[in-house]
Amino acid sequence: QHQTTLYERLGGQTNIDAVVENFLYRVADDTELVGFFANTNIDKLAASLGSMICDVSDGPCHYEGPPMDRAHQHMGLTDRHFNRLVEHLDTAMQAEEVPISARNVLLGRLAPMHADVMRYQ
Ligand code: HEM
Repeated sequence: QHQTTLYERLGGQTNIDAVVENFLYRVADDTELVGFFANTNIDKLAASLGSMICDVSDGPCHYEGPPMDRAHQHMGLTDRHFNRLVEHLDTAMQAEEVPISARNVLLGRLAPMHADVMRYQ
C-alpha cells in the first residue's frame, strides 16, 4: 500500500521550487541576511536548495552539493541568523500552502543540520 511521502505532502518538486523561490525573496528582503548572499549565484543556490529539500523529504533526488559544514564555513553565522532563515522558510511554506504538519516535519529534518551549519564559525 502506498504511503504518502513528505515530498508529496510538500506538493512535489513544483511546489518545493515555488517555496524556494518565495524563501529567497524573503531572504533578499532581510537586511540581516542578504549580505551573506552577496557573492552567491542565486539560480544555482535555488537549484541546490530544491534538490536538498527533495532529498530530505524522500523525493526522487539525491543532493549532490557540498556538505553543510563546507557550504557554510567561515560565514560567522549565529543562532539568530539560523533562526531567521528557518522562519523565512516556514513563512514561505505557508505562502505556498504547505499544511502545518508537513511544514513541521520538514523543519524537524533540517534542524539537526544546525551543528554542521555552525561548525566553522
Ligand atoms: C538548516 C539550515 C540551512 C540549510 C539546510 C542550508 C542549505 C544550504 C544549501 C543546500 C546550500 C547550497 C550549497 C551549494 O550547493 O553550494 C547553501 C548555501 C548557502 N547558505 Fe545555507 N543552509 C542553511 C542555513 C544557512 C544560514 C543560517 C545562512 C546565513 C544566513 C546560510 C547562508 C548560505 C549562503 C550564503 C550560501 C551560499 C554559499 C555560496 O555562495 O557558495 N545558510 N545552504
